[in-house]
Amino acid sequence: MPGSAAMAAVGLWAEARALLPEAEEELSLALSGEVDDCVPPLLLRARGLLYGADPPCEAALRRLGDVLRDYAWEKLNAAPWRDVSKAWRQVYAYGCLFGALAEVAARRPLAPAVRLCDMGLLMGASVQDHVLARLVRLLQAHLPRATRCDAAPGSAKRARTEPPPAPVVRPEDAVPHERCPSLERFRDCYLIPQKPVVLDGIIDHWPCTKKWSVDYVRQVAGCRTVPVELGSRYTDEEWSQKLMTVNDFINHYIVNEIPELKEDISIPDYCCLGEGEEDDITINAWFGPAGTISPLHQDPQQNFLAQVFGRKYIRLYSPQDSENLYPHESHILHNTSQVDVEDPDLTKFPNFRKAAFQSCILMPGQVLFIPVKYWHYVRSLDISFSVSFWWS
Ligand SMILES: O=C(O)CCC(=O)C(=O)O
Ligand SMILES: [Fe+2]
Repeated sequence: MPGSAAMAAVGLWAEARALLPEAEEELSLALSGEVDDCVPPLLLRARGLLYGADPPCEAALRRLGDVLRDYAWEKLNAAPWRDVSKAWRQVYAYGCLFGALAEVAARRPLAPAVRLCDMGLLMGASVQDHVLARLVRLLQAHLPRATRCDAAPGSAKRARTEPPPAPVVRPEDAVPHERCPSLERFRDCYLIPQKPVVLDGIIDHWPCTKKWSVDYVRQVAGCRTVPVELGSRYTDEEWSQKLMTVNDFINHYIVNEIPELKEDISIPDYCCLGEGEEDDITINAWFGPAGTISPLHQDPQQNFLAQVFGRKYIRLYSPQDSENLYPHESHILHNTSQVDVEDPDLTKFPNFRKAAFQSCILMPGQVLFIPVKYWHYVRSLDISFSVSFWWS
């Protein structure tokens, strides 16, 4: 029924519009720094369109969005990221917002609007009470199911590679295991002396997720744009990062067969032993094919690395051995060792043989405690999904 589709589109515009403040001046367009003089009038014109005719002139709104994004994009790329002013990232976010709203007002298919929101979220800075995150959530709820679960292309072949043999972990090098130690025991035996440990049984209660599978990931996130790391390890010349949709990532880089996840995630109780707030815990998901390597590196926080599916081979070196690990000299990689730990060049890095290590094969359901600054090398032995919690 064409009538009902049109009604839905009008309804969506009204819902999207309702994410903005009621009064025009409340959409403040405030920027946290200086920008070129030509920019504020463009922002004001776009805001005027949103608060003028309802629905707005989508062509004019779209053009303003394009101009703001193009202009800001130049600035985002003109300097190292840390030197890019937040104001330009805010301008970019507004450009994405106006572009996405123009798509909605024009009742066009929603995938480009979702992409614009994601680009704004990834490259822009938060504006107007996280309006891009709120908008993309709304758009996703309205995406037709067929778009949400975009199937893998029929011709896609399964990349069936034999899993590499698991490395041997010698008992004398093995990271010790503990089953659900008490908070006191974890604190006294591992956290305070800063000793790694594999924790068994502590994520068994993670709820539900029979639902987590490739199909589920496609359904909830298929057309969202995410940064994807391409290449076995980030120290390789040919390693790069690319923005792509989750569907494209799964279609191109992940085989079709992923075992269902058994558990949802929650923050391990042991994190309460830290001094930081729960909100300051950084949670990262690591999802990738077999053979992905995180070169030997250290991080500035305590870490619980929880294995959800697939296995990971992990080597650990104490921070006291740093001088035998040959960190890169460049500032950007100073937390990363130059040594390929599974095939070290001992002529170039002779002291590496002096460094003592512990290792483990982290299995689904296990959590590894990696003390702050502890060096870790990780190679996935299967398609793997892990979640890490960085805490202090
Ligand atoms: O699992 C990986 O590949 C890397 C994990 C890691 O480095 C971390 O959690 O800090
Ligand atoms: Fe790490």
